[in-house]
Amino acid sequence: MNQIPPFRSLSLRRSVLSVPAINLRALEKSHSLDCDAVIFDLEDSVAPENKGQARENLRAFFAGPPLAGKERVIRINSLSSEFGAADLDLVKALLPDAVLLPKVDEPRVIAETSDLLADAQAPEELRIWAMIETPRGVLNVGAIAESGCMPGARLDCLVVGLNDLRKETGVLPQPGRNFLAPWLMQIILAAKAYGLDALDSVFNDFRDAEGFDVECGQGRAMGFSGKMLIHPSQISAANRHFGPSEEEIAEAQAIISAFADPAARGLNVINANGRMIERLHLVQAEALVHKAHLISARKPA
Ligand SMILES: CC(C)(COP(=O)(O)OP(=O)(O)OC[C@H]1O[C@@H](n2cnc3c(N)ncnc32)[C@H](O)[C@@H]1OP(=O)(O)O)[C@@H](O)C(=O)NCCC(=O)NCCSC(=O)C[C@H](O)C(=O)O
Ligand SMILES: [Mg+2]
Repeated sequence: MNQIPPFRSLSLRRSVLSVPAINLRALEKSHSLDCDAVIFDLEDSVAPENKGQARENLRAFFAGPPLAGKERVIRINSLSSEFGAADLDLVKALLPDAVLLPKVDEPRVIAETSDLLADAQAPEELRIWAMIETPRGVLNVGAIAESGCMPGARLDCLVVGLNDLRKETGVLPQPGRNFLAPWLMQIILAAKAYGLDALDSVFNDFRDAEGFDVECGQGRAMGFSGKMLIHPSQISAANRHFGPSEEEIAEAQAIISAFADPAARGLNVINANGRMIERLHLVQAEALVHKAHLISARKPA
């Protein structure tokens, strides 16, 4: 088996906003929004007759002021579609932080895209994100995630697409996502097994703040790193749910202090007020505090 790549930089991906590349107002607005990443969408939010104009909009946008402090991701159309090749040419020209591939249902797609980017001498920093949103994508998600560990592969993040998955499977959009939970957990497990981030699906009813809150809480509890969003009104709740709370930061700092105490030297397990903590909890605590630092260091939008 291939080695899992070294620990990747802990990118903040709590709130990942999709912006239709055809919508100039939304593109402009993305500068002022407090999300961690923006997905510039050339796929399903752009009508076939507008794909060319959407690419032109992105060329102009990338030539303008940089999108400070946010990851820039371009979602292209499938490489097997009539639009895919021109979209990928645009990615090679604009060099965003990542290209998001829709409807990935087998590992071959990751390998082929990695090769195309390497052939174009795109810098290694240009990563691949993969949408898992088809029945075969879910069935093959372990192999897809593993393909990210092959030499030269650029896979960095899996993004769930429940609109497509519901369409393909007939699972109804019900609160609690009971029938989807096994598939969501399978995707998260595959991502974690190979050192990738997993992002939860969009929530369509952007005026339903309460329902969104519940779904963010569920996504965080499941182990997602963040959520793909469709509307600016969803950003602050996603940042809150997927970022560490004050209590979690205080608890992590207490664990770090407990292990820094000379009395803990040589111990792998200690009693913290009636609760067992091990060095594995120290690793978790350090990662959480690191994430908290990244959040406070982020430039305000
Ligand atoms: C859903 C929307 C079409 C609603 O847009 P609109 O009617 O303009 O909403 P509002 O009037 O409430 O907007 C208020 C202001 O916010 C700006 N806005 C809205 N959405 C965005 C956005 N995504 N990014 C940036 N700015 C945005 C409006 O311009 C208004 O600004 P102002 O003029 O200053 O008041 C719209 O929200 C939208 O198009 N959302 C994104 C849709 C999208 O990207 N779809 C593709 C991703 S979904 C997906 O991937 C599904 C997945 O594949 C799956 O299978 O599940
Ligand atoms: Mg989709």
